[in-house]
Amino acid sequence: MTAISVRNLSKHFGKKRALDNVSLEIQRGEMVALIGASGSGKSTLIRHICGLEIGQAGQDRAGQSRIEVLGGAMQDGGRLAAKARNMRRNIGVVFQQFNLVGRMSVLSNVLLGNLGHIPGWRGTLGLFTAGEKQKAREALARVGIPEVAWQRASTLSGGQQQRAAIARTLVQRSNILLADEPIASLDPSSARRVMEILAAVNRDEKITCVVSLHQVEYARRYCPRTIALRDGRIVFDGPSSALTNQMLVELYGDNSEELILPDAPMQPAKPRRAPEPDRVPAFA
Ligand SMILES: Nc1ncnc2c1ncn2[C@@H]1O[C@H](COP(=O)(O)OP(=O)(O)OP(=O)(O)O)[C@@H](O)[C@H]1O
Repeated sequence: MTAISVRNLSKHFGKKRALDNVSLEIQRGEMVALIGASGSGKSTLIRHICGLEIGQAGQDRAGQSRIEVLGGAMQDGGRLAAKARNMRRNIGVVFQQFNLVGRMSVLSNVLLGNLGHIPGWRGTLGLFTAGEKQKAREALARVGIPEVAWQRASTLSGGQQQRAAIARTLVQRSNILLADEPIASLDPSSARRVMEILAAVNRDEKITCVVSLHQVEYARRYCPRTIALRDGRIVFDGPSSALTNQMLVELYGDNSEELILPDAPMQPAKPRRAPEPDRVPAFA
């Protein structure tokens, strides 16, 4: 079943064409990297898929623009679908930063994943059931940080914050996880840990993951498929292992430097199976 379908999507910001007639399909259970140099349109595409931006109507070019998520229209012909708000429940989003409410405890932040599933008044008053709290603790354990549940979110390291944000998407019970540069500001070991957790969540919970990344090495290691954008257009869509450094140089010229780690080999390494996270039980 198709998880995400994007057809003829273009987006202009003033004279800037951020997305140029993008079409793609992502099947349920896939783990896909979105790569591209700075300004290539990765965040803009992710924001459209989760209904935070509306594309151009699209009739001027190939056809009417449309985004479907799990078979339902999220936007069509430059209009947000009436059901978009409901559909967002099914989409967990992790951003590069500003993921958590810093003054709240980590557990409270994770509990916010319940908001789409409970009456508004309960969410406003922060009234969560014992069962919901238990699930939130399990989610924190799943991402390997059960011990920080009662800390203020602002005291967490960058990697821990991203892991807590992933835990919140588990509580949300989303079928799709969109991660917009989740490792951009992390040190290499925290970045690997976050990618391992995303890969484990994709593998074990069968959550479809789309991860935008700056460095292609992470795409090759953790994502079987890569979609590469340049100036708002898809310039590669295929197995990550096929995306050699040489190909990146051909696609991006000088800008390829920001996509290739300085000590990366010219040929991609064999993709590795992501190790198990700290704690084993899959989140139910
Ligand atoms: N709200 C906005 N208003 C004006 N221009 C925008 C807006 N959002 C994005 N853009 C422009 O659209 C283009 C694509 O931006 P986008 O953030 O999607 O790129 P990106 O690939 O995610 O880049 P980065 O890796 O630096 O985050 C850029 O030229 C950017 O300046």
